[in-house]
Amino acid sequence: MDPLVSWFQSQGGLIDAASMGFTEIDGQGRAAVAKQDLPEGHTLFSIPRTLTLSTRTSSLPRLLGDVLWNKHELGKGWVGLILCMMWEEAQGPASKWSGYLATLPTVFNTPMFWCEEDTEELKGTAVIDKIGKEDTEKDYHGRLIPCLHSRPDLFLPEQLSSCYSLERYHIHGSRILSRSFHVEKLEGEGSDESAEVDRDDMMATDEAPQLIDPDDAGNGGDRSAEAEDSDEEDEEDVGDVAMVPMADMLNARYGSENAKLFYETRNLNMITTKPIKAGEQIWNTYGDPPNSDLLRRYGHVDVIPLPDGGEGNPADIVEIRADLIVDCVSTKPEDMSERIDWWLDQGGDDTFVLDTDPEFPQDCISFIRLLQLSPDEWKRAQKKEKLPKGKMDPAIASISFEVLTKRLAQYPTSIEEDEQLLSPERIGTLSLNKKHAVVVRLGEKRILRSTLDDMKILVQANQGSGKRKADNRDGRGSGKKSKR
Ligand SMILES: C[S@@+](CC[C@H](N)C(=O)[O-])C[C@H]1O[C@@H](n2cnc3c(N)ncnc32)[C@H](O)[C@@H]1O
Repeated sequence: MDPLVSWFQSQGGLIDAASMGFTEIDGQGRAAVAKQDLPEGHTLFSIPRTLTLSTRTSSLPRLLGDVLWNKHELGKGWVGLILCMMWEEAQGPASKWSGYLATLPTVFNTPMFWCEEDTEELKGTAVIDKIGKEDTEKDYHGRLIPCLHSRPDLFLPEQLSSCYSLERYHIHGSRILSRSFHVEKLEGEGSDESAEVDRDDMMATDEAPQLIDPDDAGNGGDRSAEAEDSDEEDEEDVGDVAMVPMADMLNARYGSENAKLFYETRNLNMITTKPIKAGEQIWNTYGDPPNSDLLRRYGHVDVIPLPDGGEGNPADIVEIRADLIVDCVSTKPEDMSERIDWWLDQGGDDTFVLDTDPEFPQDCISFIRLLQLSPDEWKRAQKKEKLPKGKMDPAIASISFEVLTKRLAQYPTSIEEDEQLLSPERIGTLSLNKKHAVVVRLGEKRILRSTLDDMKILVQANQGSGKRKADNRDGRGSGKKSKR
């Protein structure tokens, strides 16, 4: 029998082995598959909350004590959970999770593990600035290592190079990034009174947990230390970040979800949300992120048929940094710093997002307008504390056109070159990393191209009407008589 299934059952997990099983799918790793036709609402497996692995359920935080836990800031980001996973693994069979940890992947296709040459292929995409390898390694050396040395009784010196190495740190971090769930604390859980709480009296929520968003949890890979500090209040409780054995065996694909994890008082239940035919894959959802995020967190991309006849990920987006816009609007970007600070103070973002929606983002228009205000208008806007409206006009359209053109030029290759690379004749010659990088950058570029095409029509229409107006004004016209 599958070692994961037998471990799971030995720890009190329930699985309907007649209705589902696991198989290896080329390019997807292990996948859950229906063994028979399943109706909607069928419970596939049930995980005791006590079997989830988090800083709440591991006994390490208690053994280490609050003083050291706080001194090494282990409650911030994912360092504490990574340490718990390292320590549990170091306990061998004495750890409740040893059977589970032994089945988790050690090799990942995420850009965190790419060589420089492959990473270069992502130039221009939203991935490149978010890999965060340096920040992650800073956390390892600055927080985890000092903690290890402070308790040689817990972190045995002879295990440091095997269980607590930087390589293992990256592996556990990537396991969290691609497999963890957000599991909120139950009322009374983890406190001395927990045993007295009548759990059956508590409201069971049927809200499905999400695979967690590392942007919220901050694994040190996504944010600089400063960004983490400034957003501290918004950060989720890192104790809610949990590894959920068995639930993390389900793959996901855009729009394909047919099963979901539901919170119950004692258990987390994986339940079908649609009928599933025998032989079909059982899919969870990772929240349908764009390919840039899928690649960064999970190491794969979604390529499915698109409404326009092409293929790609319908959730793709392109990020445009505010500084590119400032460069297009002003010849002296430094003169804009007061307006930019005010924009940020008013809750504006430093990055704008284009998606497949043909509408140009209103916040981006508002930002361009702000940069273009005359000194008097700028004073008035500050006094009223009111950002300019996100309404398109000819001047904004031509600036947007320039912004989009410059944004597209940030990718070293053209759309046509990328399409060639993904053509049936060439695709087989690409490495997996290169193929993924091309899919990500092509998806982004297509959004830019289509927005540029729309903007071009707008600019040309305005130039046309501007020219007609000018022609009428100077009375010379084009030399052609207009037909009436
Ligand atoms: C939560 S785990 C799912 C189980 C995983 N396949 C395994 O073998 O353990 C997430 C990982 O599964 C893989 N995966 C999930 N959905 C996929 C898909 N649609 N295409 C390719 N790989 C996928 C990716 O490697 C991802 O990091």
